[in-house]
Amino acid sequence: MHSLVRLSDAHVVHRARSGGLFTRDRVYALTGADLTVAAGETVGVVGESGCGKSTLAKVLVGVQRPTAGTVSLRGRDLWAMSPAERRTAVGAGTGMIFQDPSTALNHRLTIRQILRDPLDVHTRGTRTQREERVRELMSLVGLPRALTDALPGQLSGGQRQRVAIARALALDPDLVVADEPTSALDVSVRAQILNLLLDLKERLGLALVFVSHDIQTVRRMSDRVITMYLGRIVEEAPAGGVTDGSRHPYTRALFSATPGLLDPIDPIPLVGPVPSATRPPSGCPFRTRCWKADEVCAREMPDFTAASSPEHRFRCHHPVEEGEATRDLVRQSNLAKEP
Ligand SMILES: Nc1ncnc2c1ncn2[C@@H]1O[C@H](COP(=O)(O)OP(=O)(O)OP(=O)(O)O)[C@@H](O)[C@H]1O
Repeated sequence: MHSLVRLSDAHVVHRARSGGLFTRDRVYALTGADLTVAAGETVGVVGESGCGKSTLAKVLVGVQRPTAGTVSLRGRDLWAMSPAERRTAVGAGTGMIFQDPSTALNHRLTIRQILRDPLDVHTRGTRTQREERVRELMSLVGLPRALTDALPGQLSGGQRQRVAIARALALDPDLVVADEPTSALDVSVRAQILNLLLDLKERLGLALVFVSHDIQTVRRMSDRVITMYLGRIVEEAPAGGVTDGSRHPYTRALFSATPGLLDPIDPIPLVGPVPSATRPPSGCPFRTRCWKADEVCAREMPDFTAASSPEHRFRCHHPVEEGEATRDLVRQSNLAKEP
């Protein structure tokens, strides 16, 4: 398949916010990420809060410059381009939808102005053609024409997210990254927005990167699921078999805690908090919470191992085996840890 965007060994390191202006503490938000997104596919990204999902999303659409590593958009190194070239490449090729449309939209601009802005900045067509495109975009996302001159504050949350989606599509990108696009919305409108995204993806042949805490939704939306832990991609698996087919203990634990799965697996408690991203553990970052960890895990970060299908790979020294009695092993390990 044709690769749209590719991350190679991408790292993002921030100065820690909590340590004050002169802190030497660093936050390892993204570490050694390799990922390819192909035309037309949907990649879901899951993981606990703070594991680097948003950072990965922002790196993919050129909003965040990686501290090290490369981002290639249609085969061209994004950060080797001049700023003007990069703006054009990112603006025309990618769109981003954020979590909260209330903060993502400028409240002083009308819907028409919000949707025209990217068309004006990238001088797309004549004035008349841009007006026509605004109408087209509104109908694409199911917004009534009567709202053209409304302000975001006059719209419902769902309508505002429709505007944000239309804006992301304004320049006809082939990659859209949606970072928790429904988590700020009422439960009643979430399904409508997800269905709209799926419908647009089909109609426009978009590639979609979908970041969410909601594992059920990620599974429903995605072709492939990426699991992240403490800034690292630890598993990549086809969405269909990710519950009972996952090999990384962390993916297993995450999915086992998801209520209402059609294919539930033995519940595996995630013991203890996620370690600090300022001082990640040596070796495998999940080892401090893993029931299978031993001294090898403390020493070495495992490389990716290919699983049974080419789309499935994981980073673990002691992956979960098929038919493994996970529940008993976890119980034994937790008993052993008790004082
Ligand atoms: N600008 C920044 N300065 C310092 N630390 C940051 C900055 N942006 C993100 N971080 C830290 O980087 C890590 C990864 O953050 P990120 O927002 O990518 O995680 P996330 O998985 O999207 O979390 P959530 O699900 O809560 O949105 C976190 O520890 C976060 O606190």
